[in-house]
Amino acid sequence: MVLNAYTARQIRDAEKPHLDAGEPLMDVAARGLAEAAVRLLRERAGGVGGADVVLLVGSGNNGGDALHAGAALSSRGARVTAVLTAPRHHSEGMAALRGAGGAVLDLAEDGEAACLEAAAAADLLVDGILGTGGSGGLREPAAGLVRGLLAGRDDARRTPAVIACDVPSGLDATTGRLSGPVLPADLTVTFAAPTTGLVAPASASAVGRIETVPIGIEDDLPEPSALVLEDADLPGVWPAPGEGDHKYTRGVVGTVAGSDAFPGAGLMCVRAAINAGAGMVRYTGGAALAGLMALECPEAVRSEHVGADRVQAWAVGSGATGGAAEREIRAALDSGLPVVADAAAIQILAGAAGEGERARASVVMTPHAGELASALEWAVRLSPAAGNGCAPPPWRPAWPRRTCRRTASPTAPGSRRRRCRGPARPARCSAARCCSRAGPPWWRAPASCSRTPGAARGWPRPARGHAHGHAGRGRGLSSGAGRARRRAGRRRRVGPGRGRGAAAAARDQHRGARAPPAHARRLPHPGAARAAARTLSRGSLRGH
Ligand SMILES: NC(=O)C1=CN([C@@H]2O[C@H](COP(=O)(O)OP(=O)(O)OC[C@H]3O[C@@H](n4cnc5c(N)ncnc54)[C@H](OP(=O)(O)O)[C@@H]3O)[C@@H](O)[C@H]2O)[C@@H](O)CC1
Ligand SMILES: [K+]
Repeated sequence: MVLNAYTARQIRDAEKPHLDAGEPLMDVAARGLAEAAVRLLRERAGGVGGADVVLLVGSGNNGGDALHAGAALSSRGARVTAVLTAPRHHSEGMAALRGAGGAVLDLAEDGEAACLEAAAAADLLVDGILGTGGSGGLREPAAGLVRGLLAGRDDARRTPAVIACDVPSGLDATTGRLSGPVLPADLTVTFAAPTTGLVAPASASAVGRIETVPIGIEDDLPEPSALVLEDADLPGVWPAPGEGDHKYTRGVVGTVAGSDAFPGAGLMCVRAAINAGAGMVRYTGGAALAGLMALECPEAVRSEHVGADRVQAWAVGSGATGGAAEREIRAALDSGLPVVADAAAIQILAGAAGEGERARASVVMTPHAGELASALEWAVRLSPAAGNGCAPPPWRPAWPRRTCRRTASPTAPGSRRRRCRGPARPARCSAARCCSRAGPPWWRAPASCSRTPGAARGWPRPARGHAHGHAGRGRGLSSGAGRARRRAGRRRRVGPGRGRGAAAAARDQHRGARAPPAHARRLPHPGAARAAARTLSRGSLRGH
């Protein structure tokens, strides 16, 4: 069955009207959590009666769920101890646990050693430190406790089973990023529907099996942000050839993939299209690729260029480097045919999205796990619901890629003629691509304008290697290699820009005419994020 996943914000928005109406969502959620715990205890400890259960409890409702579930387990005969990891806790949940005979340890008062000892002796740990309200990795002292638990697992002969309540604490519910220590769960019990972070490939090792407990808000969930296909879904959607089919009725796939530098990527792309059942595969590319293809995939047919022969869908971008490949990719993207976009094609779509252009046809992007996590993060930041109240990112985005020589204010590419007017009047700057206008809503807010000195001081600069494409080629690098790259960048800028003006060259640069260095692609170009956000909002990005 196709699994629908939602961002944490989507789940929380769907919950809100029900909470406002006074529906006891937590009771339902905690009951589901307790039932899952009972099943796991039967598997692992022979039953609930006499089993030792330790609840790791944070300050929010996630801790409340764990406390209520602990109360239910205690009433069924388990020895339940809550370890409080924060000064605050859910008071009703705590009252329920105490009422059911549960014990309590306070991490701050009783000390880490006592808490670790209790946890190590448990049959089951319920991780209720953080849920969808968490941001960033676990803070101290909870982080220290989890580190201690992880260290203890290495030498223990017997490790307790772990159930994560809603999400493993420290894992970002939307992006699946793991920041700091996270206790890997055998089972994650989530409510209403899984969040995208649970199904993101990056989090698989921490999430374990996923069980979803319906809590009555399911009908109010919007379009999912990610769909996960399971093996059993494929036969139903995969077109199988019939007796009368021939190569053209089964569809022709065209590829713009591989290059003289990376011919293997082209080969793999063509082979994937053949293996997927395309009636015929046409590839574009140079002599090196053609030679390899003749030996390895003789059934593929060479096409001079995109548009020379008819195809019904494109697979573009993998290992395609150089100006000629880029032109072919652009032509495929402009063809109006469905496209699978990878690597360079994602960068090009990103650049176009940054210019406000929409993709012309269905695009399925194939980001790797890190790119997917970034895309999901940006999808949230750019969603209209995020508004200006959205927290700033943990790193400073690289929209303003140049610095105005007059005012020393950062401006965005393409703004060389009309420079940013500096920090005095951020909201009224008239630069065509002023940093207060480019980017998502929170970035446009005057309070977070990069030209506001406080904001510039307060935000950490991206670590080297974590800047996106062009920033990595510019001022962000101070090493010898960086200087060499900058010099090379300057030299390269002269050629294509000559005779057309610097603005045109800058535009080309912004649109991705030259691929950024690999080290600089680890965080998405903001435009890439927007492209991804659009694709996500159309529901066409398939996680996993
Ligand atoms: N809404 C409902 O009724 C339902 C909700 N449900 C459940 O509620 C969960 C969401 O609850 P929630 O909104 O209270 O968030 P949750 O994650 O428990 O804690 C937030 C607290 O943690 C803190 N904190 C933040 N980051 C932190 C960090 N890195 N490290 C340490 N602490 C950190 C932060 O403190 P602050 O930053 O304010 O000091 C804040 O107080 C959801 O996942 C589901 O389990 C279900 O019962 C169904 C019905
Ligand atoms: K949790």
